[in-house]
Amino acid sequence: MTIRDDHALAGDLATEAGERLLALRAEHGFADQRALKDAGDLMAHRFLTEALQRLRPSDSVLSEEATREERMDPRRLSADRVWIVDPLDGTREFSEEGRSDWAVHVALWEKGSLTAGAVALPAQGRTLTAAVPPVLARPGERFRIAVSRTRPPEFVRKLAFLAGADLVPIGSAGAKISAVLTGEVEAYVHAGGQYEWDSAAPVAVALAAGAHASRIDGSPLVYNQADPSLPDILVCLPDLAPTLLAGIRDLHR
Ligand SMILES: Nc1ncnc2c1ncn2[C@@H]1O[C@H](COP(=O)(O)O)[C@@H](OP(=O)(O)O)[C@H]1O
Ligand SMILES: [Mg+2]
Repeated sequence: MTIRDDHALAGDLATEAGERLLALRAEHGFADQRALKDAGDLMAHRFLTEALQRLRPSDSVLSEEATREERMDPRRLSADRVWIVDPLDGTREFSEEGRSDWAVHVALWEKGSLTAGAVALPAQGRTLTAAVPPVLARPGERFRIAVSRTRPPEFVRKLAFLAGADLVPIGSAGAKISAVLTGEVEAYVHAGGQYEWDSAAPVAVALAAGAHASRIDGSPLVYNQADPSLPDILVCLPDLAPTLLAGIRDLHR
C-alpha cells in the first residue's frame, strides 16, 4: 500500500482487515468460539496497528486490543492526529456461524473532531465511509430502534413503547449504526457502557451522512479522552432526534 489520503486509507484498512477476518473465520471454523474470537481480535489489531505504524508513523493509535499501558500513553492526549480503531466490533457475533453483524472500525480524530472514518461489514460485503457516506432514508410512520442483542438498556423498551417503535436486536455498535445509515432501522440507542473505539468510526460516517449522533442527553460525543469510556449513544435519522431525546429525558426523570 502506498501513501494515500486519510479517507482512502481508512476505507482500505478496514476493508482489508475485514477480508482477513473472513478468511480466518473460514479457516478456523466455529467449534471453538473463544479461540476464534481471540484469534480475530489479535490478527485484526496487529494488521491495523502495523499498517498505521508503517504508513502514518507520526500519528497515535488508540485500539481496543492495545495493552492498558499503550492505551494510557500520554502522547496520545497531546497528539494532533489519533487513529481510533476497533479491530473487531461484535466479536461475539463474529464467532457465531452465519451472523453478519460484526465490523471493523477505523477512524481518524484530528484536533478535536473525527475527520475520516470507515466501517467494514465484511460478511455483508460492504464498507461504509465518511468520504462517500450513505444517503439517508426518510422515516416512515412506525420506526425501528436497534439495540444490543445481549445488553439492551432497560429504558429502551419503554422508549420504544412510548414512541411507537419496534426494537431490533443487532450485534456490534458498528453494524447497528450502519443499519441506521442504510435504512434497516431508524435509530440506535445504547447506555450502560461502551468505549470510544466502539463508536468513533461509525459516528464519523453517520455525521458525514447527516444523521444525528450524540450522547443520550444530547451532548456531543467527545473522543480522544484520557478515559476512553463513552457509555451511551443515540444515532438516528435527524428528524427523529428531538422526539427520542425528549423521550429519553422523560424516562430518566
Ligand atoms: N455495557 C457495556 N460495557 C462495555 N462495553 C459494551 C457494553 N455494551 C456494549 N459494549 C461494547 O459495544 C460493542 C457492541 O456491543 P453490542 O453488540 O452488545 O451492542 C461491543 O464491542 P466489541 O465486540 O468490540 O467488544 C461491546 O463490547
Ligand atoms: Mg467494539
